[in-house]
Amino acid sequence: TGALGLVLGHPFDTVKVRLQTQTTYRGIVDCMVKIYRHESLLGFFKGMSFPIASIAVVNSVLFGVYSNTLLVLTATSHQERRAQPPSYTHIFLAGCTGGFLQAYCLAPFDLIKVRLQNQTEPMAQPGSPPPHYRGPVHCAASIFREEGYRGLFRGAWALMLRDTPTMGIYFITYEGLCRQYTPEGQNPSSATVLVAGGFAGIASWVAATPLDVIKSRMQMDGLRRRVYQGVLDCMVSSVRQEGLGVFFRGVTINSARAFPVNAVTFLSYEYLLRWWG
Ligand SMILES: C[N+](C)(C)CCCC[C@H](N)C(=O)O
Repeated sequence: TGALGLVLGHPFDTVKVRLQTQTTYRGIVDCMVKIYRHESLLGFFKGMSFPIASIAVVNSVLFGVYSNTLLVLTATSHQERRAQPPSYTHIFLAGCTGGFLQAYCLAPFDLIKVRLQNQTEPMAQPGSPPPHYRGPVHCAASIFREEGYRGLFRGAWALMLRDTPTMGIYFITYEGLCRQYTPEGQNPSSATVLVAGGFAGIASWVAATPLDVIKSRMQMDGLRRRVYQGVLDCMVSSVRQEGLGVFFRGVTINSARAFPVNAVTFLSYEYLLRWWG
């Protein structure tokens, strides 16, 4: 189910990435129309295979580190936790730890996703010049060849800065909403989990958007020549050229994606927790 949510959410993600890194689109609708005209429906699904292949690993790291950190911080097991709920400080710290470690696993996969999503050539059209990257594996190999091993971690620093605090927000929002709508000592219902998960996705993504824009721009940097000296330089020059609004590029479409994707993510997390105890 995690993968299905990802597939349905991917077209929104592609539009978000394009709006964040390219200046040729006037807005969501303009971007969608142009992608559809030049690249057909397939254009929306560029760069999807690596996220699907890596989602299981990345989410296991996130949720595994989160629940183990919580275990260490609170010294209670999952069963005891309904009776003695952990404090929000502990939830936040555990979320940050999970976010920090998953960022390193996510970085190379996310980089390749973004590079492929930004290729505007129509796929497989005889006669037209081929795109720079022919697919995910070719993309990874080319980055390694052209930019070195460290090239595969381009934007990783911005990604880590994006995810560490906002994964704290993610779990706090989720737990807070679950507690609000669940009678004391009981497990939250599936409906509660879906709604709390959806809003956790939106809240954390809204907070993450400024650094998400910078992250995407850092990842596209170096493809032709290096423009930015680092995260701070990227922030300053983006704001100088496009104003403060640049920090909220793609926030609307990303929120629309975040609700269903994260509703499903938390539902599977809760089910797994109950199976394992
Ligand atoms: C922390 N941050 C907001 C960046 C992400 C939170 C949700 C991550 C989820 N895999 C998704 O793709 O929506």
